Amino acid sequence: MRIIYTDVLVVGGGLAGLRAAVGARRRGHEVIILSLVPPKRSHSAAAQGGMQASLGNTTKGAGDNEDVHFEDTVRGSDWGCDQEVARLFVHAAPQAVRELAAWGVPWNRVKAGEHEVVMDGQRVTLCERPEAHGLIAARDFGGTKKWRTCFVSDGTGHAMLYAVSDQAVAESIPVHERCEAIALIHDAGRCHGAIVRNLVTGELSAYIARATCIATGGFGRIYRVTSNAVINEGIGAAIVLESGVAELGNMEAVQFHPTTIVPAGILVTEGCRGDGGLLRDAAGHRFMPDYEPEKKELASRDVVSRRMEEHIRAGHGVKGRFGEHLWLDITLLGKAHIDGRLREVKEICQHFLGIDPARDLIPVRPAQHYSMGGIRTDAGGQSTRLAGLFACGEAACWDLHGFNRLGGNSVAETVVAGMIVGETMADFVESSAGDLQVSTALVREFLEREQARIDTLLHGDGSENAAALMARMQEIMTDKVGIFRQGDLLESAVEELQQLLVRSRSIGIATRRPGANPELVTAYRVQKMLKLALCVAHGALQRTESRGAHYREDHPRRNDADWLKRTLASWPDAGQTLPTLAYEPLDVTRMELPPGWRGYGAKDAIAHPATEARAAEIAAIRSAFGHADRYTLQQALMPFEHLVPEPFRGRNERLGDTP
Ligand SMILES: Cc1cc2nc3c(=O)[nH]c(=O)nc-3n(C[C@H](O)[C@H](O)[C@H](O)COP(=O)(O)OP(=O)(O)OC[C@H]3O[C@@H](n4cnc5c(N)ncnc54)[C@H](O)[C@@H]3O)c2cc1C
Repeated sequence: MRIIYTDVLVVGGGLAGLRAAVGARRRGHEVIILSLVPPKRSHSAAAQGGMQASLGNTTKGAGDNEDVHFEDTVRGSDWGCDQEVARLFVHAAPQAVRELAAWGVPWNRVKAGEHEVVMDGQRVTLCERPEAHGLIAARDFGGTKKWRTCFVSDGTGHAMLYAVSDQAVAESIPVHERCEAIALIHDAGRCHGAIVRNLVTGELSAYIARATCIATGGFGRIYRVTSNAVINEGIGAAIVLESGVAELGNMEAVQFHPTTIVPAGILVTEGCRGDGGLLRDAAGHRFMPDYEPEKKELASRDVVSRRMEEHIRAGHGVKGRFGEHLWLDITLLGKAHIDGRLREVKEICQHFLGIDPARDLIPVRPAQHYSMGGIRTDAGGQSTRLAGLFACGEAACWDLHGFNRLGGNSVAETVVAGMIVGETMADFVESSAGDLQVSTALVREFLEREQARIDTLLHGDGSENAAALMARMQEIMTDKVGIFRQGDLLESAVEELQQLLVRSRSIGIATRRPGANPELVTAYRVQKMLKLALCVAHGALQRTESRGAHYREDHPRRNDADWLKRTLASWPDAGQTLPTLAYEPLDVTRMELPPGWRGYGAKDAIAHPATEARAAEIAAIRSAFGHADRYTLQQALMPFEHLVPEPFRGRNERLGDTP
């Protein structure tokens, strides 16, 4: 029995896991990172467009601050997020972007003086302030009032991941690569670590830790058409679900990005539209202003994706060999801009479409992109059900994004949540709650159970084909649990997914090698992924309203009266074929920004009974604190500072702040 002990086990070597690991290590704790791939190959490297932080350095960002970023995020989430977490996040994001600068991220910088940009289809001259020269620049992104997205050309995630990974190397944090966590070890409401499979040798080991952090990214690969990489299969979230104790939050909240190229599904960044790119139909008509006169192409992603699909349904799509699509037009940005700021987009277009985006239109259609749902945690990143279990990044439902994430808020979340979880894990390890309380017998039990499962797949007499089950699951999710959802289609999706889950218990594989064996890996992963798919589909079926990215054609209104609550999914009995759903209400009486219209998209929500009273209360607080500074006013509206770990408490400074 191979047992490895550590203070902190971080499962996942992407931006979130690495940043959390660095934080815990700097507090003096022993940390091990596990990753399917070398950390610098993690999916964070694919992030193109940028990271939101309210620095307010550029002319179009002037006047930005935490309050504006907070409002954008809450509106973007369609009031589905945890507003205290959103406050915590917008407060720490500027610190995170500056920390990354100190760690070597070569952020694009402001150049004083005049420069030309494209806005709303027109060339416009902007003038940057001399005092901002050399400070971190920002570009426009969807759903934001200010230009707030800090960027490194269109290779932002790559630059961030390399910098944070280098910090982990500098801290001598061991990374156990090509190792996959396949189960949590837990008892009596306490997580003790994970059972880990070496993907090369097939050997199972037990990693025992005082604190275990799941930072395994999103689960986009439960869909057929997705911008996510092949390693985004959600196994971290699935093993938390399989604990039978810890919960996943808002799994039905799945984001579809407006612009992935057809047919490959590879993303071209929102930065294309942020920098002035337009969406056109088969006739070359720019259609978004017809639907969204205010934000046009830069409404939030859920809204733009729906409008695009509506436009295709109305007969305006371009008919191509691979189905219908629309056009993304960045020709008006010019070659120099594309070569400098949209280099990856240019290369993607050249390699996967054989076109030059400085001259040609890009065929695009929405595809699955981001998992707002995930492992439910509190504001400190700890599971609300299993002590010692933490989660951060896309794997978590912290819950910053509610039912729709704003572009640029995800890589920002990875590093901010990583900063916070690094501290809370260190606090936990230093407290008596963090003492190791695990028996060898328990570890043996978990190891033997996982080995038996693998042995059944390798040597059992099952006849089901894992790859076929996976492909069918992905079809169902794309066809029936996509951008537009309907009760009858969701019902049939849930029914068939349940059948697939039952069948997945009788998988047989041809390659019986215990070590490197892709067929075996597909077999045990599809069993887990089907449970995630069922959480998404069943959650979507039960939620009879439309909120953010969850759009029910048969229930098109947002219904705050009945649905201002977070879905919690658990799987208490391994034999069940549906998740157990529970709901956690969002408390309107404590919200800083009570529910209202987002500023784009539908206007006709069904109000929560407490909204009016809370809005009146807020108006009264605002008038009572009319002369106070914005920090004092904010504290009166919704205090959150108790949630900020001590090292991150300081206020952010900006150009033009009055002392
Ligand atoms: C094409 C694309 C472009 C994007 N652009 C932007 C953008 O411009 N701005 C923005 O804010 N967001 C963007 N996003 C979203 C953002 O990149 C991700 O949400 C974020 O990087 C996720 O980081 P993470 O650390 O949570 O997970 P990841 O970077 O996905 O890392 C997950 C890690 O977990 C490991 N792992 C997984 N399962 C296991 C297991 N069972 N055992 C051990 N290790 C495991 C993997 O090896 C990997 O190291 C984009 C996403 C895509 C797909």
